[in-house]
Formats: sequence, C-alpha cells, structure tokens
Amino acid sequence: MSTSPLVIAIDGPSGSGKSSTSRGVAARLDLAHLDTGSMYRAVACRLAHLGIDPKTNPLDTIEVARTCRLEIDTSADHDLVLVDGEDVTEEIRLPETSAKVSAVATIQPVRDALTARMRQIAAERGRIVMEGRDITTVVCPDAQVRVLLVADPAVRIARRQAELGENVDMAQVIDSIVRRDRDDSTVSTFEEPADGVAVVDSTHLNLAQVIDAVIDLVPQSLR
Ligand SMILES: Nc1ncnc2c1ncn2[C@@H]1O[C@H](COP(=O)(O)OP(=O)(O)OP(=O)(O)O)[C@@H](O)[C@H]1O
Ligand SMILES: Nc1ccn([C@H]2C[C@H](O)[C@@H](COP(=O)(O)O)O2)c(=O)n1
Repeated sequence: MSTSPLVIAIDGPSGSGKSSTSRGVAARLDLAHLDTGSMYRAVACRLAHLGIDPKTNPLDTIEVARTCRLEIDTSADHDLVLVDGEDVTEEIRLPETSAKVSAVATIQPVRDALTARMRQIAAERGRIVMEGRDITTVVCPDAQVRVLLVADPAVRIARRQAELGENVDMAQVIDSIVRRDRDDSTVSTFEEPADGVAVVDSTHLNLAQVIDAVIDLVPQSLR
C-alpha cells in the first residue's frame, strides 16, 4: 500500500452515486473520505437551528459558514457530522434539508469559506477521496485522479426512489434530483468534464463495477 499523497476527486449530479462510490473506493484503497455535500448540509442545519434564512439573510449565513465549528468523520465506514457541537448526522440527510441546502450552497462567499476547509482537510489527510460538485474543477483541480460520475436522470430518480422507499412522494424525489441539479449548476460545472477529468457513466453499471472503474483510474504506484 502506497503512502504517497493521493487525492481522488469525484463530482457528479444528484443521485449519480458519488457517496456510495467514494466510500467504496476509500474502503478498498484504505483512504480517508470526505462527502463535501455534508458540509453544506451541516451549515444549512445550523442556520435552521439559529433561525437564519439564507435567502433573506446572506450576511449572517456567510458568517455562520465562516465561523461555525465543523467536525466530520473522514473514515470510509463511519458517518459523523457535528456543527458547533451538535450532532446533525441524521438531520443532514432529511428531505427537508435537501430542499434547502442549495440556497446555502449558491452563496459564493459560503463556497469560498467551505472550500478553504475542504482543502485543509485534504492537506491534513494526504490520501483521501473527496466528492461533491466542484472538487475536480475548483477545490482540488490538481488531484491525481479526477472523475465526473454521471448517470441517466431517469436512473438517478429511480435509484433515489428506491433509496427513500416506495411510499415516498415522487415530487420530493424529482425535486431532490432535477431541481437541485438546476440550482447547483448555477455555481458549479458538473454536467460536462473539465480537461483531464475522466467520465464514468454508471447508468448500466452496478455499484461494484463503478468502484472498479474508478480504482482502475488510479496509477498502480499510488494504490
Ligand atoms: N451503480 C449503481 N447502481 C445501482 N444503484 C446505485 C449505484 N450507485 C449508487 N446507487 C444507489 O443510488 C442511490 C444514490 O446514491 P448516492 O447517495 O451514493 O448518490 P450521490 O451522488 O451521493 O447523491 P447526492 O449527491 O444526492 O447525495 C443510493 O441508494 C445508492 O445505493
Ligand atoms: N462541493 C460541493 C458539494 C455539494 N454542493 C451542494 C450540492 C447540494 O445542493 C448540496 C448537498 O450536496 P449532496 O449531499 O447532495 O452531494 O451541496 C456543492 O455545491 N458543492
């Protein structure tokens, strides 16, 4: 197992399989894992706890993003997210958080503040898989491996519906996929690969095949 620095950057639209794939790659190669979306989600939860609306109060929103204490477990097989000491591990995954996180993530000074934290985590961990929307283009454009993970929108909706259960409100599922991608793509480019970014299309691949496809992109000397 190599000890050389290694950043694997994985971007993609909602429901493309970034988290599942990133965790699988991190586990196989014994790497740290950072779901950068969880940082935006944690800030959105903290704002709600403080009664701050990002749509009407961007200044206080930016201040929270800059100053809140974010603690994120970066192990591949464990999920723990604290913001200002509060455990929001479950809350960040709720549909109501998904519905409001784009309002936070589309404020550029918020992005600047969280990007700095993401880079610090990458530098501290050294060997890490980082997933999000702008990792390959803004956060870690010099990552050794850069991947855009895509899948047919209908497939992404079907997977999210399967994840949330048959009784889920389909309007909520479509919002969490289609509307969020529309909002998120106003501040990040994740629909087309930047130069040097490999595209992995998971539409017809199972999760194990996608994990293998990403690992195949990692130079043997860095594994
Ligand atoms: N290749 C695949 N084949 C089948 N199901 C998959 C595949 N990849 C991921 N899934 C499933 O699709 C759902 C969404 O995956 P995941 O949460 O990893 O996507 P994501 O890109 O991180 O989503 P978001 O950006 O919305 O957080 C999960 O239920 C996951 O198990
Ligand atoms: N690097 C990132 C990561 C995430 N976001 C946005 C996109 C979503 O609106 C939200 C949550 O991300 P998810 O958990 O769905 O991957 O945060 C971003 O803009 N940049």
